Amino acid sequence: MLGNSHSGAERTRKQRIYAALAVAAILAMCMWYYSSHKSPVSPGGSRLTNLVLSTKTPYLAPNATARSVPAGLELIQVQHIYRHGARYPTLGDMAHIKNVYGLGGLNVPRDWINAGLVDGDKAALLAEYGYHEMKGLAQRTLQRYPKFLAERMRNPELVRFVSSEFQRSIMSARTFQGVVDPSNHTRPVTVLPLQEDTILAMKTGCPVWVQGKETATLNASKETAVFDSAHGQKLIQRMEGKLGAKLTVDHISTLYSMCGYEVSLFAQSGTWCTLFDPDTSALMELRNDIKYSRVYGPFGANINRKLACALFTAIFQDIDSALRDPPKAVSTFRFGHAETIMFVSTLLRLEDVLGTDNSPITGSMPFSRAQHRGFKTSVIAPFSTNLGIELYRDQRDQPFFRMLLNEQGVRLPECHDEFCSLGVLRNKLSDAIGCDFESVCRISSR
Ligand SMILES: O=P(O)(O)O[C@H]1[C@H](OP(=O)(O)O)[C@@H](OP(=O)(O)O)[C@H](O)[C@@H](O)[C@H]1OP(=O)(O)O
Repeated sequence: MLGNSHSGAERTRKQRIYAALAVAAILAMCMWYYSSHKSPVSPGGSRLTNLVLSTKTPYLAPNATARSVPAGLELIQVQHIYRHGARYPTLGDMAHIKNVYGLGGLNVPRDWINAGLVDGDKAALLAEYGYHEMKGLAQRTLQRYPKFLAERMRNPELVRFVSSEFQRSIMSARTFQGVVDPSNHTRPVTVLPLQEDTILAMKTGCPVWVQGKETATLNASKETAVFDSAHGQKLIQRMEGKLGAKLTVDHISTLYSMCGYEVSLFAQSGTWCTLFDPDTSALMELRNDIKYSRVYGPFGANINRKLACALFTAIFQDIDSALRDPPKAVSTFRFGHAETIMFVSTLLRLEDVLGTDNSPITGSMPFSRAQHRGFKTSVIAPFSTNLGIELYRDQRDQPFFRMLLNEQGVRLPECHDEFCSLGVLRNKLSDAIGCDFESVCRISSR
């Protein structure tokens, strides 16, 4: 009996071990499935993918807060410029996406065909995650300037919100304002009529830039052709093998933007993004930056380095009135577009701060060198990208500034520290401040 009972007890012990092992195996499989299929959802929060997504990159809250203000500096004014939050594709982009959806032989799971990306009624509108991004930015702004904003907003004239005349910017501004000023002390968002807008949607009102865009786009397409001859075949082989359809590199560029929209609008990285690995995404961003760096950036017409001059003139008008009467300083939050920030970055030559290799981005640029370029749209122009200028005075009443790019301090090459004498910035922008935008943009008759 003992033997039997012993063997019975042994059998029971083994059965319990096997059962425990089976449960552990099932748990492990569930955890694997979740980790490989989870669509990380955090609006404007944690990293959604390890891909770089050019101007379709979702806004990622910084890992750390900006440095605290050194003792002896008193904050007088803040001026921030934003691109709107994540938006639906423009009609132009939707046409490209429809073209991909209609490719013969396209062999993808049904749930990859997302009607939300081709719904004309939503074209270019601010998306739900765009609202979330703005709310997160506003909450962190309140945390960065807790007393300052509360005190200033007691006088509704001292904190302003300004937007370009596009729904995506207006709704970004109103969403941001609603969080920063829940008691509605401040005035309604000031919307700049497009025809008069020289500081946010400035490109449309600048004939020299519009005329130059054709040349910039032509130059970009020549360099893109060089890029495609170097990388296109490999990209096409990779993607055709996965999709089962005949593709061009332009199709792959659309697939890349679809990945960006899926992540930014739906926090979904398990569809079109599975076609890209980090290096391929960086290669596609490089292809985009050949264009953006010429149309809006440092490697296009000289006008690109001037188009933010009216904006900086307005910023310095506000800075100078703040220095004349600090308690009456007006702080302004301005909401525009990707090119608003790209023109600002180009005028400030931020590419020199953000990268170590700032030769013109060409189609034959080695990928290893390209990774060190300062002009990267996923850094400078993601959705909700923002640039801030904080104005301080020290105990001897000397003015200082700090520049923030996407909520992180930026030290200009001319400064020893990110908290820097205002005279350095004024001197750096001396050609821009006080510009006559109309004459800068006028096409000369000669
Ligand atoms: O994501 P980007 O900077 O390319 O977006 C552009 C728009 O270009 P698109 O998305 O269509 O490639 C551009 O639209 P377009 O119809 O003028 O080409 C728009 O004018 C420009 O402001 C950017 O849009 P944003 O998202 O408002 O920055």
